[in-house]
This record gives sequence, C-alpha cells and structure tokens, in this order.
Amino acid sequence: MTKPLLELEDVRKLYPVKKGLIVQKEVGTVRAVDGVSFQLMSGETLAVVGESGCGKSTTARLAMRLIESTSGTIRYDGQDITKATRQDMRRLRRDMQIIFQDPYSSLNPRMTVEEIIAEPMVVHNVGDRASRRDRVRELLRLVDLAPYHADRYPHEFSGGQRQRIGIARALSVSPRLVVCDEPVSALDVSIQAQIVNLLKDLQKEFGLTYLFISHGLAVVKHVSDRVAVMYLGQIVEIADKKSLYDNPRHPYTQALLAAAPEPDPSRRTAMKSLGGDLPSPLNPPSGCRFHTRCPLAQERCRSEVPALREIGVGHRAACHFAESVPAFDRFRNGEGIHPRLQERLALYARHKAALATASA
Ligand SMILES: Nc1ncnc2c1ncn2[C@@H]1O[C@H](COP(=O)(O)OP(=O)(O)OP(=O)(O)O)[C@@H](O)[C@H]1O
Repeated sequence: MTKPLLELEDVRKLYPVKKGLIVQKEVGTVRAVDGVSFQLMSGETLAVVGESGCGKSTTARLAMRLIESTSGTIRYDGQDITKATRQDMRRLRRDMQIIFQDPYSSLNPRMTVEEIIAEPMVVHNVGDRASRRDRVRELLRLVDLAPYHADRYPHEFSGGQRQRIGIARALSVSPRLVVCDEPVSALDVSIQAQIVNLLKDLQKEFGLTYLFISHGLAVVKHVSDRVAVMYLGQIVEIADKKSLYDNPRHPYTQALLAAAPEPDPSRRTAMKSLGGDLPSPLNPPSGCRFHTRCPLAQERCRSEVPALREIGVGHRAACHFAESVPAFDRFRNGEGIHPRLQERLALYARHKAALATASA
C-alpha cells in the first residue's frame, strides 16, 4: 500500500489588503487558498486545475513551504512541515523540486547550461566539481539533450529545450516530489506532448511524485492519475482521472470540460462566455462560491456552503446537487442538458465561430 508523500489539511493562505497613505488600515482579505485538503500518494500525479487566480500556484508554493500558510497542516512524508525548523526545511527542500511555467524567464541568461543544472547540487552540497560535471552530462542525456549542450547559454535553445534544461535542473538532486507549475503552458501545442511524455518517462524511471498545476483540463488528461479542480481558493471536485473526465459531478468541472476541449489560447474568453467573470477572492460570493456563474444554481446555493463530500469511491464534489447534475455524456451529446447551460454553450459556439471568421 502506498503512503501519502504530501498531505494538506484545511490549509489557508489569506493576504490582508491594506489601504491608506500614512496610516495603513486593513480593508479586506484576499482568500487565495481557503481550506484546501488533499493527499498526494507516493509515485502518483495529482493535477490541480482551475482558472487564473483560483489559487493553484499558491497551493503549490504552500506545499513546498516557499510561502507560509495562515493556518492548516502540511505533512511531507509524515512530518508536519509547517513546524519544521530552517535546518529541517533545508534538508527537505532537496527532496522537493519545482519546474516553472516559463522556460524563457526561469533560466539565468548569464549562466551556462552546466551551471544552471548543477546549481541545486551546489546549494545542497552534493558531490564535488568533477562528479557534478558527470552528473550534468548524464542528466542532459536523460532529458534528450546532448552532453555538448552543457557549455551553451539558455538563449541558444528553443522553449521546449529550455524546459528540458529546467527538468534536468530539478532532477539533479534526485528529488521525490516534483511540483510542475504549468510546465507546458508557455510551449507550442506540438512541443507540449513531448514534454508531458518526457515527464511521464522520468516518473516511471525514478518513481517520482508529481503535483501538476495547470489551467486546462486537456493538458493534464495524459499526465495525471487524479485531478483536483479549484475554484476561488477551494477544491470543488477531486477524483481519479477516469471518474472526473467520464462523470464530472460539479457544474464548474463540466463547464471547464465543455469550454476547453483542447488546449487553445481562446480558452479564457470561452470561460467568460460560459458564465460571467470570475469573482474576486477579495470578496468571494456567499454560499457556494460558484453560484454567481452556475447555470444550475438554486436559492439555497446563495446562502449554504456545500461541503466537499464523497459521492463515489475516491470521488468528492462540493455541490448541493452533485448527484442530480446531468451526466456529462448526455451533456456532451446535447441531451438532458440544462436549458440555461445549453444557451451558454450555443453562445460559446457562436463566439468560436466569430473568432474563426475574424482570423480567416
Ligand atoms: N502576495 C500576494 N498578495 C495578495 N494577493 C495575492 C498574493 N499572491 C497571490 N495573491 C492572490 O491570490 C489569488 C490566487 O493566486 P494564485 O497565483 O495562486 O492563482 P493561480 O490560480 O495560480 O493563477 P495563475 O494561473 O494566474 O498563476 C489571486 O487572486 C492573487 O491575486
């Protein structure tokens, strides 16, 4: 039986908002992450998906304790890291590495590829100069680059190659947990699949555990074992991949699936046409946070907060009507679909058609 490598229990990150020129007064709180709980099992990939601003990156940074949580417990390999000392954290950081979204800005342009990849080994005092040199070349081969690339600079590489360098750097200290913060979002669609496949191969070879952050469900379909969907700082649905894609129970997950069948750049506009703007985490709606955009919302959704409850084996959703939300298969075929949602989908289809005409 596998053990959780990472556990978050009711974790919150609140940012006070202050105003005033001379005397600063607290005027509100941004609820960036608001009561998030999940377990990430050793060797699995959990994808955290949601629109921009829903708190995915904050969750990732909290998990690695790159930022301090306001409340809640974060356990890494059974140890509560919110209470870990600096020294403990230094040791643990070697075990948890991060791959960033933008391969253009995350590599220091003044450093050679060798220096970039070796940097975590230097920071964590791993090996001597000669062994680090060998390790860099071995890592370059692992990510399908050539050993002679070690002496070059980042600007000499394409986006996909730079991301391979970022991956080699993360793996240089043999971590167990790798946080992948939108690692393919900045890349061409044709390159995305190559990087996703590389990450999957490396996971198999080294038994890595991935926390994979993405704003689109299409990207994580091939890489994840389980998926958590976030909305305004909270997880609204979490399930194994098959249940989530075949039988999404939260109207927001359904909207994400309907609006973004493939990773295309018009996605965010598409979400707008599905149900208004994303509310601010500074002043989130009462009751169910999704009620202001939900085509199925009823009176109680405005006042009663839905719990994230079990609706199937390992499948949890935070919707008062999770059991009665139309099944996605029928939904996809246009039958049994709620009229208001149908209207929104028609609007989306018109919007896409208009985009296609405009770009023709
Ligand atoms: N240091 C900060 N101070 C105040 N608010 C913050 C801070 N960091 C993040 N936030 C807010 O917290 C919310 C969640 O941010 P976060 O970056 O985690 O979202 P995200 O889902 O990762 O979005 P993106 O995909 O755009 O990175 C946002 O509304 C953001 O503006």
